[in-house]
Amino acid sequence: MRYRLSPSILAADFTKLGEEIRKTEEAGAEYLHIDVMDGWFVPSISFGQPLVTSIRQGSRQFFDVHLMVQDPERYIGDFAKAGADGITVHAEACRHLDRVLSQIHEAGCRAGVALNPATPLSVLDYVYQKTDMVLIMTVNPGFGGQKLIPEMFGKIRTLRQRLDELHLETDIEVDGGVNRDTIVPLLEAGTNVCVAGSAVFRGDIGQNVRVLNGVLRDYEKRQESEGVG
Ligand SMILES: O=C(CO)[C@H](O)[C@H](O)COP(=O)(O)O
Repeated sequence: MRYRLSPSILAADFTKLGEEIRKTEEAGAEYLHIDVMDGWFVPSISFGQPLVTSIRQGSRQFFDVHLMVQDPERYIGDFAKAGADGITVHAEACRHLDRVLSQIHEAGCRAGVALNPATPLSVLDYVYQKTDMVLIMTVNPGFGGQKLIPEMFGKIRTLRQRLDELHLETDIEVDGGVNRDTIVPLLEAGTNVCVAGSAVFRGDIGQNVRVLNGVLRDYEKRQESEGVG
């Protein structure tokens, strides 16, 4: 299993966005997390597809687009065209989740399903085969800089067990409150893709990416040496 860091540009300084993204890429972040908020599904409004089109020109990272948007089927084609590599939609925001996942695949992207903290894993029961990544929100979505909700460790553990029972190598991504203190317990619970906003963009961006990526590489090596994954 590959372990990846996905820096969330929500915490970047937008006056230097291109430069800050470049720093994450140069320091070794293969993914970039792009939070799209509509002011309806979540209280905040962030940015839309024109921004994705623009930053796509300066980055070769995997664009991990997280749509915190009601009825996201309206925007899948636009974000795919703008340069998304993966599109994650909220189960709570879709009237027809199964259909939306097919739509993401038809647009040529990897399909993710995000679950708010209070949403049970059972909503995934009939879409596991169509889901490339499950995003477990470890905070209530809408704002960066929040504290991780500890009950989410059990949710991640249960999800990884369920995926193992189904012989699926689906990615588990976590988003919210990921930092140097919480990252290892999150990996031990079963996470393999870590979104980090404040922990990357506050302070020395390159150094933050190297430290967090170093933790992921050490964990990956340990898993390999123990013959896991
Ligand atoms: O999805 C988000 C908010 O809804 C952000 O990506 C998330 O909160 C990351 O921020 P931080 O790492 O600062 O907690």
